[in-house]
Amino acid sequence: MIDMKLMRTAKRILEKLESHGYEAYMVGGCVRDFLLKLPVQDIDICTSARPEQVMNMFERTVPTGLKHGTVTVVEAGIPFEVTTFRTEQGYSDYRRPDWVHFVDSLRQDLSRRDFTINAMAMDRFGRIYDYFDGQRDLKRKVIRTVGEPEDRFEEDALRMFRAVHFSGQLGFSVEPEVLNAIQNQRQLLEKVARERITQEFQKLMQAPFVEHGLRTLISSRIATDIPPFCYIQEGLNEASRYSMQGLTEPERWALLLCHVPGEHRMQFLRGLRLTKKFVKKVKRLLDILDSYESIVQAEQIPAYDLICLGEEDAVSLLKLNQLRFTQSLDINVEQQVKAVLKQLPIRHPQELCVNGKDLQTFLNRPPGPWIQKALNRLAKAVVEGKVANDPEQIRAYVMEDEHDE
Ligand SMILES: Nc1ccn([C@@H]2O[C@H](COP(=O)(O)OP(=O)(O)OP(=O)(O)O)[C@@H](O)[C@H]2O)c(=O)n1
Repeated sequence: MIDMKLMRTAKRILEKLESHGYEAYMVGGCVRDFLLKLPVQDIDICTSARPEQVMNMFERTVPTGLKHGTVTVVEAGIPFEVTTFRTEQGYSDYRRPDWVHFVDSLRQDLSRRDFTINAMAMDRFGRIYDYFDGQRDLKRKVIRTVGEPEDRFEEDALRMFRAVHFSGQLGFSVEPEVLNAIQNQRQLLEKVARERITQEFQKLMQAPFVEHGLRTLISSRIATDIPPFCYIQEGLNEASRYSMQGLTEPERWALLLCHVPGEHRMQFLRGLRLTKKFVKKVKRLLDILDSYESIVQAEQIPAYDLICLGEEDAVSLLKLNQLRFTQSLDINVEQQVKAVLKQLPIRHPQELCVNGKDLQTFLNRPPGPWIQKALNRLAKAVVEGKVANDPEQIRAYVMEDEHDE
């Protein structure tokens, strides 16, 4: 599965670089995904040309990382990262090389990469350059470092988390020797910026084999004592037992965190660099799960609660509870919620045909917090069939209601 325009355009760039006497290849994740017949989102290119030569050769370029040899070439509206063959040295912060050396050989460039499955190149004729048995590891479904795992992880500690992410992305296992190195060197992750760790964890949570990746995270021992993962140990153990296939990303996070005690949930979420909007969504789902523990069918949700939850959150609640309590997910959940909502006179409290001003007029009362309370009570009465959603009938009902109080 490859976007033909993307591939054609990449080949044009390779051809141009070659026509100027340089070597050029597609490299890294795109070759891995191409060989696995997975969708290829973007194509990285490596070349023997130096950044200034690349910049002179193409019309639209952006100097995105000149120091590290990277120029973004924009062709047919598509950006391609074109990086000069390089080796890296001196990783005093365990994150970025202190300096890079431009080199002339593809093999040297591939030898500095993290995993064998990420260290392959492909030329414009589709020939594969695989010096570290990446293709064999793709067949064996293993994640193995190029060279000694200890060295690779000392260079960039994030690679330990990348191994976990790729195991969830591809459903691969981490080679025992590599897993052993992660267990021994996991403390180095504390030196990595939380933004980078967050990105890898998010990729893991979106991955097709997320449960497998979560099990790898457990066996890596990263969650044993590395913050913020040490706060979600119970969640990892529980959530990795479910199939998360049919869940959205916030639902997956909620399933992971609903097994974690309250204060640890917050420590975990605060320990990552997530958007406020995402955290709010996950927290809302967690609150809903805590409030409706045993509900697994749309009909079991009280009518007024259903319209307050809304369709999206009601569907999430049922999916998550079905997984937790029945171990299987009914694929018709959405239709069931829709069907129940359709039978109700209103599907949202705001569909009430009177507003706060009307209530003030009916009762001749000054504005105040009573209005919202009264509107909620009314919405409840309407969905429960005690009064029709009709201004006159509501007026009579409200007056009577006031007498009763
Ligand atoms: N810490 C890192 C990060 C990246 N790479 C190399 O740089 C390539 C590109 O990295 P990146 O875009 O982060 O990952 P991809 O492998 O392309 O995977 P994906 O984009 O699918 O996450 C990787 O394939 C790998 O060869 C590396 O060696 N060490």
